[in-house]
Amino acid sequence: MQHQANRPDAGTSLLSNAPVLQPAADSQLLDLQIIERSHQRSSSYGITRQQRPDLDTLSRPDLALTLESNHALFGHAQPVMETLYDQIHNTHSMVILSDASGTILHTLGDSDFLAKADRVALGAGGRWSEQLRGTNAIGTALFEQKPTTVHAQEHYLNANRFLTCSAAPIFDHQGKVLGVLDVSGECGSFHKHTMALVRMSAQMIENHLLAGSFPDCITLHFHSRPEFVGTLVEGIASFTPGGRFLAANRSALFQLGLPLGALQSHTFSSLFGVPVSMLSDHYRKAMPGLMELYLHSGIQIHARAEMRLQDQHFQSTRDAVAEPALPAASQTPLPRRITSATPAPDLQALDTGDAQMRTVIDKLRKVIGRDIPILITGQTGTGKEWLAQAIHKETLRRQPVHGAHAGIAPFVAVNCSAIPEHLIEAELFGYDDGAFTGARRKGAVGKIAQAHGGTLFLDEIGDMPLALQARLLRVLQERAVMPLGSHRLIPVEFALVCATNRPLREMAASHAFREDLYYRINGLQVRLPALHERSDLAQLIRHILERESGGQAPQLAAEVQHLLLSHRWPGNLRQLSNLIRTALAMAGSEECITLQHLPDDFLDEAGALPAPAISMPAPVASASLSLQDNEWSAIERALQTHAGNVSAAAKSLGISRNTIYRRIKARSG
Ligand SMILES: Nc1ncnc2c1ncn2[C@@H]1O[C@H](COP(=O)(O)OP(=O)(O)OP(=O)(O)O)[C@@H](O)[C@H]1O
Repeated sequence: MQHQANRPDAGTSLLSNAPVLQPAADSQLLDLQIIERSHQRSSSYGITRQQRPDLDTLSRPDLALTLESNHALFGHAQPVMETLYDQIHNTHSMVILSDASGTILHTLGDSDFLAKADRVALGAGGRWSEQLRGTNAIGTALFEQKPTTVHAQEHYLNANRFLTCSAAPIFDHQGKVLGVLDVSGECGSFHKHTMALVRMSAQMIENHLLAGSFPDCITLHFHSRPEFVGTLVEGIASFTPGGRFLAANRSALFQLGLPLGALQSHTFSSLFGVPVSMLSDHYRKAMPGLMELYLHSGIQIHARAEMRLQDQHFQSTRDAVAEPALPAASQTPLPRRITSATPAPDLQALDTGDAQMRTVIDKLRKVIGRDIPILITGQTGTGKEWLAQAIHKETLRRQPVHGAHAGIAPFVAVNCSAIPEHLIEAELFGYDDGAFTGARRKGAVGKIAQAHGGTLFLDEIGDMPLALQARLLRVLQERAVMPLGSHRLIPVEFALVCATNRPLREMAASHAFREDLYYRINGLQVRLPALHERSDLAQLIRHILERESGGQAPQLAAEVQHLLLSHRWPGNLRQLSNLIRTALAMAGSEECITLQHLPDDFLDEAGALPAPAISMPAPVASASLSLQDNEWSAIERALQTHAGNVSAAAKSLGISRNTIYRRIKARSG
């Protein structure tokens, strides 16, 4: 690799106090202005160039808590960091992930450089905000919310001038900065392509985070050029199963030509001019291929849809829509766990007044920290994974952090039903270098070993293949794991929490699940009640509203309150919390959530879909025909006026979008 700085004059012009900037390309000039502004800020913080950097790092428990509160970012960034490191290793550099405050969460690097970096606390727990360190890539990228390179002398503190660092902020789907990805190295090893790699990797993390943000959703991957679908530049937009817009990546915003705020009031059909149900029709075909859709601008896009539908309520759609194979670019060697965007609360916060829940929590409090495996049962969406995370937090609080993971007490979740059978063994047990063809060169640490010192959560344990159940049992008995292709036994220590919504005892009796494993994982069994069995529904609704609105919850109209309290909630807490999230997005800044803010599919399910405002008189066939024609002309005119935007047309006519779709369907045959 040839190393060459792309702004060699930056240091001299800015830092020798000579105010003359060398002629430079526009982007370089902007970069220099960023550095100049940052230097001014650094001096206003009262930092001097000669001062020793703050070498204090977070204590182990504090770092563990910081990791815990950033677990979604950390989980999605880790595999991307490994890939990035593969490309830069042996260049005296390292890959760094920080949180939104500039605290370093994780690093991967060349050992010679890691030792040097350690001297300026450029390692896990080190704090690199601009306020503490002056100009530096992590802190300055956070301040500017832009990719930023800080090279050698551009660092404010003399102590940091041996570094060259390229950092890109990582944003969530609402545009909030979650953290920073950075590559730092010795200043002599600067390479102008590093920033491009970092930006692409940050984008990849954002895409992974977006894809994992909503447990129940339809995600559309699209681009105007079919060959770009499945690549880093594809647009990604998520919709509820009923078709309401949820979130999009930057490429999607660009292609759709709308800012995020404006998209919140859109639906699949208002954006693409066809109902979301057309996806089912498309994937019913034997060889579905990419779909062709049209944006309002008339531009044709090519798309594939991914369904992640978990509630029983959506079973029919899931059955109808076969998930197409992932294109190569988005295939990861091991599936990622799906994490909720909102961090789970602690045990205390789960007690919202229901007697069954209180009993569950009381029982758990008695066994946590006593090496008793916990088995959580309950229908889908009742909060089993959330409870497992709360158990982990409680365990952390009670126990001193220990183990080989240098102060990180991880919560490692494995969804046994989501992983293809041929991958689950490698996923759980890990593998050694060259264990099998196609494996990553350096081998991989399995989930069991990753959980060392923390909690291993085996979700849907009832779906674990029988052969693996025997291996898992051995790990639990021997407290050691042997990676594939290895003869080494790695000692492991973790708290075990398993979950299932299948009848494990019956399965054990019929030999569909190993009886010895059943008894091994079943130290304490707790059952989470279905939502309709709980007596604290009103409190839960209020809590979720508060949480999802950041403490600025709107009121609920009386009819909405009534509907929510009387609903049976087949998708349990997941369905409730998704519904509230959607209603909040639809209500925007309005002070009250009314029926019109609830998705049609929910109103349909609850039997409360508003009656169309245009009523059709039944009597004489000819009169009815002309009325229908009049109505159709009005709909056509409104659609034309609003450039095919069904929502806007429906609003202007005072009828529901469903009415328009029904009429379109009736006209087309
Ligand atoms: N106590 C709670 N309060 C509010 N919302 C909750 C609570 N527990 C869970 N949720 C919501 O429900 C969603 C689903 O929860 P979780 O993944 O824990 O369910 P689960 O029982 O593990 O589901 P599955 O069996 O389908 O894996 C969460 O992402 C969260 O939005």
